[in-house]
Amino acid sequence: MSPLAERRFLKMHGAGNAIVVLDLRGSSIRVAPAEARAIAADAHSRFDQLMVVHDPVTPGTDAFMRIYNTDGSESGACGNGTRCVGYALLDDPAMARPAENGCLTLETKAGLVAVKRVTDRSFTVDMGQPRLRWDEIPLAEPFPDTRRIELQVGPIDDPILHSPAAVSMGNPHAIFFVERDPDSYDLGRIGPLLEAHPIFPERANISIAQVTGRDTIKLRVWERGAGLTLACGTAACATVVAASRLRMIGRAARVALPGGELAIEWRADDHVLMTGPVFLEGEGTFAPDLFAGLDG
Ligand SMILES: N[C@H](CCC[C@H](N)C(=O)O)C(=O)O
Repeated sequence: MSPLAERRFLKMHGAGNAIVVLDLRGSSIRVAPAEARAIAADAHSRFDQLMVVHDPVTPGTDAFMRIYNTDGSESGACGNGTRCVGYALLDDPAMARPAENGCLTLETKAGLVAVKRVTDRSFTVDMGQPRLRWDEIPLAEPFPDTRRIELQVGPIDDPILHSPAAVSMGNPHAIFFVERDPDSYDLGRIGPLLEAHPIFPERANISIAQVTGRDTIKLRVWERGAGLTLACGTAACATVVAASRLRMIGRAARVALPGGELAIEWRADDHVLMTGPVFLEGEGTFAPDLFAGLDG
């Protein structure tokens, strides 16, 4: 039987992004991609991202987080999920432990992030620094200027979308800036084509953004490994960085997503701060038969 059977999880969302938090500290259990897919497929534990909390690896950090998408692939960053982990490790009766001045330092495959409570249902995450060089995104070609890369959707002489910005927040993002309402684009059709485009050797999260004011942006996201979601924190961060680099905004903006609003600031020290809500839907335990017959 899978060691995950009967393990307790929290079912949450961050601005509508469906998150499951699983605390595996104190154990050597690792979640296999097939197990992540099984959890995502179950109505009680469906997620856009599964946040698995492990014992700290680097001294001075509070935990190591592994982040799984619906398809079982792993990501180096998840903004909405990190806020939910902040809630879990600071406030959940079973998961919470004392934290230095209410702030947690969490490590992921992509580096360190820090999360702290703002109010009982709002958290701020220091998402670290954006990666802006072509080989850090990564891209398959050496674009010297990642503010606009050569990529278009539709006929070459009249593209539907073109020249996206490329930014990594520990995971790859392509952001198309448009004049029209992002809802007028069929991202459900366009997204999967671009997610797997050869220019993105690690695939990419695909965003369509409309700058609606000096500090307001409307955003729609097709997520790598998860599809259309109601919110994506790293995409919101990447979009503010990209818009700022293109002088479309200053260094901060409120980003409106279908599931809610995120406040993003690209600080002068190059760190990107994201503030947003968390919502606890409930908790559960994984039924033993959820993992029956998995291929691992
Ligand atoms: N929804 C997440 C992003 C997950 C990123 C994942 N889709 C990937 O990069 O593989 C967020 O709030 O930042």
